[in-house]
Amino acid sequence: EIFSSIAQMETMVTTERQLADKLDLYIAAQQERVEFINSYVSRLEVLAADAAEHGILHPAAAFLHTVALSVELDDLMNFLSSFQEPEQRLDDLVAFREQQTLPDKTDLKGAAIAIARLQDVYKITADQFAEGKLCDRPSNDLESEADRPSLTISDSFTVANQLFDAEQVNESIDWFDLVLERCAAIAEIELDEEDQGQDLDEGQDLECEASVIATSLTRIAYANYLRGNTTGAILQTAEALAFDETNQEALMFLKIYFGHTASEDEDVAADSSATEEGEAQNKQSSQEGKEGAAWDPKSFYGTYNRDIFRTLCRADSPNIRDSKLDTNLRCRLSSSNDDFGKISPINVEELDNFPEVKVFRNFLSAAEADYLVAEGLKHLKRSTVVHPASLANSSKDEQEEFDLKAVLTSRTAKTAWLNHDHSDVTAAIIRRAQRATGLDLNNDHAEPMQMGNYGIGGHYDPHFDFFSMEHSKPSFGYQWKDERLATFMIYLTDVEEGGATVFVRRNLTVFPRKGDVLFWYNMDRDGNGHEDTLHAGCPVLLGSKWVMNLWIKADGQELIRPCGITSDARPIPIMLL
Ligand SMILES: O=C(O)CCC(=O)C(=O)O
Ligand SMILES: [Fe+2]
Repeated sequence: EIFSSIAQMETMVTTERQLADKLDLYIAAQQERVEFINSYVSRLEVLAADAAEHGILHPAAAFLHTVALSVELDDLMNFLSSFQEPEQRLDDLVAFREQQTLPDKTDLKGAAIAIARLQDVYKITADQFAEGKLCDRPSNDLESEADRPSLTISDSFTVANQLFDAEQVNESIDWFDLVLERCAAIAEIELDEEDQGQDLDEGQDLECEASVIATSLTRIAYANYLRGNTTGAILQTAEALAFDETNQEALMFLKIYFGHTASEDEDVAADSSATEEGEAQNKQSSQEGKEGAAWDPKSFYGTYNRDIFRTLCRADSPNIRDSKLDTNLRCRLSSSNDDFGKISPINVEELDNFPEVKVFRNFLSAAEADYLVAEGLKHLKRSTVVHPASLANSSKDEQEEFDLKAVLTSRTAKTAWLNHDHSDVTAAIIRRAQRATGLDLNNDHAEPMQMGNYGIGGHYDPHFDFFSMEHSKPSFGYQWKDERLATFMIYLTDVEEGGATVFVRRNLTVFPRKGDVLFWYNMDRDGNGHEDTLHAGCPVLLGSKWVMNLWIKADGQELIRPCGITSDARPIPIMLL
């Protein structure tokens, strides 16, 4: 898919231009053919009219008719069968399409789901989204009234149907409502115009044709049914059928509704409210749960408060973090006790102590960040999440299906891996990271660099970077030495709106700033995973977000960051040992 990377979507602009040019050629070829046919048709019409008026008495007339119906008809037939131009253009178009990576149905579905996610996290109504209003701040260039992309009624109807078909029924309702509201508004204007004898706008008529209204009503009714309001659903579906009595879905739903007795109604209501509660806690896991997956992320990641997650992503509640947590935090220039560090110290800002979370400000120059983005772009691939143990030995198809689900729901981003020795630039960055963290990144003690780019509404649901909660119980097939002791994440771009990294159990929000590094320890001193490192990438609202993840392994750091007996044991300085 394309939608999972903004960077890849940008390359589509060229494709659109090329496609338009190719279609222009196709049109020109079709026009040539139509003109040829037209001239023969006119000739026949003249002859026929003449014959009707005068009969075919004159030998010259008889000759002309004969010519027209023999050789000229032959010519036409020959021309039509030999004039390959349009077909060639069409073949060309088919070939062109096959060469390109173009969005498909999965992309469309993913894009609609991403819109619903943005609405959910950033409190945006369908109405606001359709008008291109993403946030209140008017200052943004992209947000200026005239440049704002907006969605038509047809577009809104597409979003609604995509969400409904993706079983996001509640999320689809806002969009169906919008379609009905806008169509009602147009109907009113049309009535006025009819009164004044004006022409109606054909295009908008089509957007609001009876089938569109009927489907919207039918599907809103279904949502009501799911909420336990069967009577309301029946009435609304009947209304839908009044617009379009052939709507098969409405007829099918009606059968289901009438199959329900009043007592069953209550069961449905109880069911649906239970789902909502589950969603409030951990939306993702309730969705995965529905699929009957053997692996339950809820039991691995535990629960988190979805409301707090949203609040942290919006960063609109400054007092959400307990200020006591921040009393021991410091900012400093760290020279890491070497000569190089004295000339070029690292700018450290501590954000949390337990787990240890820090920012290294301006770690990369803008040029270095741009370079990494360019290298990443060359190798982008759809990103996966680590396979659960139960899938590690399963077939490729099963794994791919898991990946697809993961891409559509828990993580929408594209990634590329770069080796440390990819170039002099990457090698220098790794050396600097080694100085900043004090950890050993050589000898396979860190993973390759993972470049990631987020697409429309791209996000990463709350997760741990480590593989196993307890070091004595390895999971995902990883050994303890491969554990991701620490995460060193560089923000490679500024993000206009959204896209923060949030620690949902520490009420901590960090906004991407090009060149800054977010660094934290995933594991406690006792070698177990630290549950409070549960973190997420908030959906990107506006802009393109690039990050580079460097996961530092437990292996090789034993002396640098010695273990302790308890989870919060403080390190014993090596000198004293
Ligand atoms: O993009 C972010 O802010 C977080 C990414 C992340 O957590 C990951 O890739 O593991
Ligand atoms: Fe992560």
